[in-house]
Amino acid sequence: MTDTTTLRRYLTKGDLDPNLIFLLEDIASACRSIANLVRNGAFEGNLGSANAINVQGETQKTLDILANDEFERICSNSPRLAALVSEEVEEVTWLKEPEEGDYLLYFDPLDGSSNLDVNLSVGSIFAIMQVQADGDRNVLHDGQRQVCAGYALYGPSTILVLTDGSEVAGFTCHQGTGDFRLTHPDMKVPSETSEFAINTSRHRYWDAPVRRYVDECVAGEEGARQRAFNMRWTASMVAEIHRILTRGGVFLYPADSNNRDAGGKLRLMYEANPMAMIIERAGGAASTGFGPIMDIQPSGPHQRVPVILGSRSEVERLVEYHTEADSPEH
Ligand SMILES: O=P(O)(O)OC[C@H]1O[C@](O)(COP(=O)(O)O)[C@@H](O)[C@@H]1O
Ligand SMILES: [Mg+2]
Ligand SMILES: [Mg+2]
Repeated sequence: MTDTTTLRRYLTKGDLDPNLIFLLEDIASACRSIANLVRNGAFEGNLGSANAINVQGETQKTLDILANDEFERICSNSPRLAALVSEEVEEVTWLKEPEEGDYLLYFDPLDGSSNLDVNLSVGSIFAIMQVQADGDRNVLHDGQRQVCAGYALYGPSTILVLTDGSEVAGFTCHQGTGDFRLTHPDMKVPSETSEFAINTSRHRYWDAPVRRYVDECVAGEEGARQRAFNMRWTASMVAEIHRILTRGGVFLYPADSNNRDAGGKLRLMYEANPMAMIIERAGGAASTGFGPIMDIQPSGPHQRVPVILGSRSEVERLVEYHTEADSPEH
């Protein structure tokens, strides 16, 4: 790969607000630092649990907390960043008196953290929105208001994927210099796919439309779909979405009878919304099964929602199944 378009060169070639560029570069630095923490976790005694429970009632890993601290420490330098909303922190962290146009950063510092101890891929996810008016401390905006979204995948290589609403671009962290270099310009989700991702151990909890969809995929050539499907589940949303962005597929973490009271599993503001923006800008679709994820009016910073996203034709099929199951004649 001879293209040496660095993240900085890429971000400064258009007319992005310099303060947004500043923030994106800080996020990239935080991700580079988290990649190092993850890689050196075993040497520094940072694998395993932290004996702490986060706002979601989940056991925090030591690296969940360290990754959160890196985001906070590095991004707090950004002059127009007004607030941070993190998976690991219950309250919104205000950094300054909010002024119209200031940025709001929503992030999942370490996603898929159950994979840490078994040395499989994890990542970070983020979204950026803006303060609507001077003094406005509302951070609960719908996903259509995201000005930027992205993720970093800490896999065999560290890759940062982001969109400012135009194209989706991927930057690989160069092992020698630490630069993020453009390696995946204009990423597109292939529209047709024969691969799905869902935690099938939850089959007994699923609603009829999800069962129907998965059962039809599993039935292969003999079933309604008349072709064979493949299944993958890494339990790391970032890894899952990166695979779908690269070779197509559909990802489901639906509401089911076991998680419906909580709203689903994945969090709207820093998991579902940013991934929905990336997938949609790459030509895919993102839905709860009943409507676009990015149209949801949030009710809280840690709200959970059902998530179906990926190749457009499969998401549309799933929405159709949900609509049919919901109609009076069913
Ligand atoms: O363990 P399950 O039920 O398969 O859930 C896996 C899902 O949970 C998550 O790990 C949740 O993310 P966190 O690790 O940030 O809590 C997703 O990345 C993944 O898709
Ligand atoms: Mg997560
Ligand atoms: Mg997390």
